[in-house]
Amino acid sequence: MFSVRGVSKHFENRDRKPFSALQEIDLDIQAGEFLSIIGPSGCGKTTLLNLVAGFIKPTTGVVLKEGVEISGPGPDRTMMFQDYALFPWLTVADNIAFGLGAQKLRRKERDARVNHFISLVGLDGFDKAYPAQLSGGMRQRVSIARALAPDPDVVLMDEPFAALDSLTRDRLQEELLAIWSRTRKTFLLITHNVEEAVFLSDRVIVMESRPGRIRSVIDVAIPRPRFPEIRVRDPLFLNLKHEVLDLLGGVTRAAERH
Ligand SMILES: Nc1ncnc2c1ncn2[C@@H]1O[C@H](COP(=O)(O)OP(=O)(O)OP(=O)(O)O)[C@@H](O)[C@H]1O
Repeated sequence: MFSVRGVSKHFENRDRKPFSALQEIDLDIQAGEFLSIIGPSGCGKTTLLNLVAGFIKPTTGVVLKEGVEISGPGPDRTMMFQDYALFPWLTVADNIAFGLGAQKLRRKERDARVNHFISLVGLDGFDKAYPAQLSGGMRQRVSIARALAPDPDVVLMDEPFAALDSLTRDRLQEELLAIWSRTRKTFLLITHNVEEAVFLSDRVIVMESRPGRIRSVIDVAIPRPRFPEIRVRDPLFLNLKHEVLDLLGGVTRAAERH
């Protein structure tokens, strides 16, 4: 569905000198795939997500969707952020409806769509609540619903669970997997959490920094559905987790030598 071809992205640093945030990125993303990106701080994960979202343009190379160059943001690519990014003055239902944006829907259709996604994320009965009345986990469910409501092809997630406590985070990972398997959208997730990346993904992209590059792509051949206990029991899960941790350890040591 997406092809990132020979992409580099240069920014200017504080002394106005150009530096390379991403260098020579080649990546294909299949429709319906759950892909995670992991890597040290500053290796260009968000930059890569922003390129796919169409918020920024590559300095060299192209990002294609179904063979056509991405020239800007679109409702086919929605985003989910760590800090919820919900409007505090809108109810849960209105926050989700906001995701439908400019789509011309009849009131009835819009309400039905919003209710469908409220149910999908397990927030029945909270449609009239305001974000301040919800826990962090519930707010993030609203964000998931809002990202899915416009029926995008891909949901781009920038560390969506980083601010949550570990129990809520585990629970939301399980729910996100269930939602993904029901909707079969393409999910592209940035995370700093190795366990989260392996538990959720079909493939884990491990990046390195200075310049930001893909160090390795790990196939996660753990059958689905995946049950929560694999995180502590499944030998394949534990092996893959250690493989990613080892790669990141190498990446961090290399970054420290710079
Ligand atoms: N608009 C910008 N202008 C200048 N520099 C930028 C800009 N956006 C990102 N950078 C720089 O590019 C590099 C990569 O940033 P990016 O946010 O993509 O990294 P990241 O891997 O997502 O980091 P983190 O894990 O800390 O969120 C960093 O050095 C960052 O300071």
